[in-house]
Amino acid sequence: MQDPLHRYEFNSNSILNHVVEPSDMAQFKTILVTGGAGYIGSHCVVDLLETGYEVIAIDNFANAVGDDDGSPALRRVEQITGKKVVFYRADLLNKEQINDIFDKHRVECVIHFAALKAVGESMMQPLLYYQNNLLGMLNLLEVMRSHNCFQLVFSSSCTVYGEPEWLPITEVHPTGKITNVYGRTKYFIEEMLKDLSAADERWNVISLRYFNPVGAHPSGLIGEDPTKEFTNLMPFMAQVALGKKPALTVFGSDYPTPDGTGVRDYIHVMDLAAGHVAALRMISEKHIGLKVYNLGTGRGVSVKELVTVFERVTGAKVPLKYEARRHGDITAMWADPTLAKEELGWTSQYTVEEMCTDFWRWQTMNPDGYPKKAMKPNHIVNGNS
Ligand SMILES: O=c1ccn([C@@H]2O[C@H](COP(=O)(O)OP(=O)(O)O[C@H]3O[C@H](CO)[C@@H](O)[C@H](O)[C@H]3O)[C@@H](O)[C@H]2O)c(=O)[nH]1
Repeated sequence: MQDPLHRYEFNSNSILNHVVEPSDMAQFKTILVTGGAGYIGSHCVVDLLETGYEVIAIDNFANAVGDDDGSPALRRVEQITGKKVVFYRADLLNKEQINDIFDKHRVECVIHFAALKAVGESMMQPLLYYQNNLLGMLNLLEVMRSHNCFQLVFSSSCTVYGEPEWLPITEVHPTGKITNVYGRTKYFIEEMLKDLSAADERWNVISLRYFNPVGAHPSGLIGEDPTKEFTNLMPFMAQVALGKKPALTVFGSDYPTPDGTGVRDYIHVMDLAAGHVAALRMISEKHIGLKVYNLGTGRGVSVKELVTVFERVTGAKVPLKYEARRHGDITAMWADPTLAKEELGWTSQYTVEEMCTDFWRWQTMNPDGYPKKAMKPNHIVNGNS
């Protein structure tokens, strides 16, 4: 068994300031992670285990690879950390299943990642998104309340801000003027959480608004492997660099930005994971009701800039073709992460170079993603060993 204060020391170029201080050892012990087999969820589980928490992860494999033995991503997490993850294949729409898990384990806090997240799909299937994301959240909150668990970290998004009225975006920026259904589900849930914490002071909730998560664990063992068609820039760029797709389409080169392409705040997924550990520490230490924090680096990077850095650090070529702006895309968005720094003691550590290097390591070590095995349709997996 590993020393709980151990941190990965291999690849010291990529890991910065990731040493666990004794004060990280929170008072909570058992954390339920919904969507734990997914991209951000699995990276967060690594950090939770290494900080000393016990993790119960659930996932319905809607957008994560699964098999009859559980989650290949979480088996890799166990390999990285030398610790066990209890895993259930479970669906938040099945309240009974969730109830059973809470009956079985004394969950002290929930980190809720599980959600459908494809913007285009959400416009074509709004009911699917409202049912899955909103009803799933409602079921989870009800089960939590019935088991006296009132601690929650919610996975929100900078999409709740819509087209920015100012930059960098601070948490007081208005929310709600959103142009897609997926984003509205995040916004509606934040509103729901506001009402809930106002009505019942037992709730202690942090909503983390992520900017654009990219990168992978520096070991190259876990990374992003969506089971659905993906449209995000970094995974698409990596597919082009691997020769699996002929060219990267740059959507819009006439934006009012320095090089004409869209600007975003890309953030390493391990920095996001650290943000969740910081949020857990905060809600384990004090009663805050509901708080909202941006998780971004504070730096805007254009599409062209990201491609240039990616080509430089990986040595791979990414042929480009230019097309019109993508419908619904905003021009530029980056965070003011000051509040998270001041109140959570969290700042991003990884550079854009490291985001590209780590993503590329995952892609080249796993060109087809996780190993895929057949899975029986309704097989309930209990345990991940
Ligand atoms: O093939 C591609 C893909 C993307 N882009 C551009 O790259 C930038 C980033 O795009 P993408 O990676 O798709 O992220 P966003 O559109 O910023 O959306 C992300 O960030 C949103 C928050 O703003 C979240 O709501 C979404 O879930 C998440 O995918 C944008 O300027 C796109 O126009 C391209 O030029 N070509």
